[in-house]
Amino acid sequence: MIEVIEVSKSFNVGKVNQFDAVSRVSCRIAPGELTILKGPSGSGKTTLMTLIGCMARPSSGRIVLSGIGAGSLFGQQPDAEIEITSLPERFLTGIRRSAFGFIFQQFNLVRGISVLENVMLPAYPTGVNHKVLRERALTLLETFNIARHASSQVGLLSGGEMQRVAIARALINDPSVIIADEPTAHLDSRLSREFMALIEGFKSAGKTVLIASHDPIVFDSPLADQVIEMRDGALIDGSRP
Ligand SMILES: Nc1ncnc2c1ncn2[C@@H]1O[C@H](COP(=O)(O)OP(=O)(O)OP(=O)(O)O)[C@@H](O)[C@H]1O
Repeated sequence: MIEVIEVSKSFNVGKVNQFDAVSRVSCRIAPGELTILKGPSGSGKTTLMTLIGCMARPSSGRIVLSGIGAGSLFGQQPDAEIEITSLPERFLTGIRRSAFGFIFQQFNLVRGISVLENVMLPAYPTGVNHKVLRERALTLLETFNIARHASSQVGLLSGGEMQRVAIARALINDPSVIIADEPTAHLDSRLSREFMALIEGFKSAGKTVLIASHDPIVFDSPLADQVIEMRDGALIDGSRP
């Protein structure tokens, strides 16, 4: 369970250009479910996801994670409740690495290294044996039908192929939560539907999925368990539970 309690995030605090990107947002994201964050550009979806994914800290409010295996980082039961907002940076980094997999709008693949190396990259800091890691990355590339490009440079791939590499990379540390920011923004309708089919597979595997999107193929999908709508940094009442 991810519990977001009265969370706000302001930028440029105390300056003339202070901006409240997220304002007193509360929501619950249940394990194994697909939650969609919907809303126009600039409504605060990405900001909220960076807070949930331990990439940034809220200005106020609390985020509590439980049942996602993060407890073992603290010598507690894996599924123990962890309040992430007050944690020192090194713990946030540990949770981000072990519990979350990220798929970004621009895919954020590293040019100049191979597809296989891109997929392996997020696992290097975990110290997993290189051979084991390589096998795991190859298996993921096979799962997403892209293994033949393992040694290609990412710059040579099509948009759909890049996205599948980005998905494989998000899964390399076997996260329990997948966070995707506008994952279909650069895909045509067919590839967007294929992406949703992959999401169905994540759900079947018991993963919790959070997607920010203003694409109807995503937010109108019958796979969505919860659609949370944002505007001007706040939640709109009547979001579809
Ligand atoms: N580091 C920052 N400093 C100042 N303002 C920021 C910062 N990050 C985000 N913002 C502002 O916060 C608002 C919310 O941005 P955010 O990226 O969360 O929206 P979004 O709903 O994800 O939009 P999009 O769909 O275009 O990605 C925007 O007006 C943005 O300019």
